[in-house]
Amino acid sequence: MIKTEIIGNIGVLTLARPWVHNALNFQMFKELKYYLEKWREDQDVKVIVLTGEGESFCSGGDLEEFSQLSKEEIADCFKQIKDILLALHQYPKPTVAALNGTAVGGGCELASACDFRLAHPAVQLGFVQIRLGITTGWGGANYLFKLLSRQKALELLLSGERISSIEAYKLGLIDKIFPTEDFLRHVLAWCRRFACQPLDAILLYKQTAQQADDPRFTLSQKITLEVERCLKVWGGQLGGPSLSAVNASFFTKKQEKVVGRV
Ligand SMILES: CC[C@H](C(=O)O)C(=O)SCCNC(=O)CCNC(=O)[C@H](O)C(C)(C)COP(=O)(O)OP(=O)(O)OC[C@H]1O[C@@H](n2cnc3c(N)ncnc32)[C@H](O)[C@@H]1OP(=O)(O)O
Repeated sequence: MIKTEIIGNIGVLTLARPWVHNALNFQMFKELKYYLEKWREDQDVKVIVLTGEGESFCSGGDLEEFSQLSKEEIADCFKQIKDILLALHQYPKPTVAALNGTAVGGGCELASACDFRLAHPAVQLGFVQIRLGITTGWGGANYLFKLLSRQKALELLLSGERISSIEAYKLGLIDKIFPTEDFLRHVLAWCRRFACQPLDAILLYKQTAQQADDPRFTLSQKITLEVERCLKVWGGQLGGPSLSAVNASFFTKKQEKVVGRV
């Protein structure tokens, strides 16, 4: 129910239950967890893309399946799902929700847990939970409050209204709008700008990003750690290019330019 593919260092996870608009059942969460863990250490995967098959990105939790669970089972299920979304939010590699179509309910929670959200003009988004008499059950409101101002996030959550991707872009919820035609091709080209970079540097920037909003560190401590990270890659401690290799590459390029000028 989750299809996977690695395309040029980009791991693509496709929610594949299009007959129910990719409603997430428990089996899909298990698969999502499995692949996120598998790709965490995979040197070939530098960026993760989450997308959906068919006309929707995701219609949220599978209401059919969830309605058959007892209150205790639902509590256990939601606990496991919120842990998976948190792991996605804290993932060491960049994560991208490629909204190929409608995202509602838990579908918006899933997208909000990612680093980036890309969409096309026909996409609709809605934190519709309140219209079912419930609230976000997987941590999605907290991710939304990190992305939008308090009042804009509250407006979306309290109204349960669906908005277009263009409106969501204006709010800052969507980072980029691509044409509907060949949407995934545009997404992959956008992601390739990150995926072509050295993995060590990608991982270190993600660490710096995670730390940026961690209140346990002062700004001065965060900056010290940022500089230490740079020195690690500079010295080649992570298996990246060493100081001399960085210099060599710089001077080789410089020399090539000079030769080219003659
Ligand atoms: C569970 C908690 C969780 C959380 O956030 O914590 C949530 O996600 S709550 C929110 C749950 N999601 C919804 O309320 C969305 C429900 N679906 C829709 O609004 C629409 O289906 C939509 C907009 C996605 C597509 O509308 P459209 O008219 O194009 O299609 P249909 O409504 O006819 O749907 C076709 C088919 O899919 C089944 N379906 C859709 N969504 C779900 C779902 N979330 N769970 C289970 N099944 C779903 C729908 O019942 C139809 O089935 P069929 O047997 O063909 O009648």
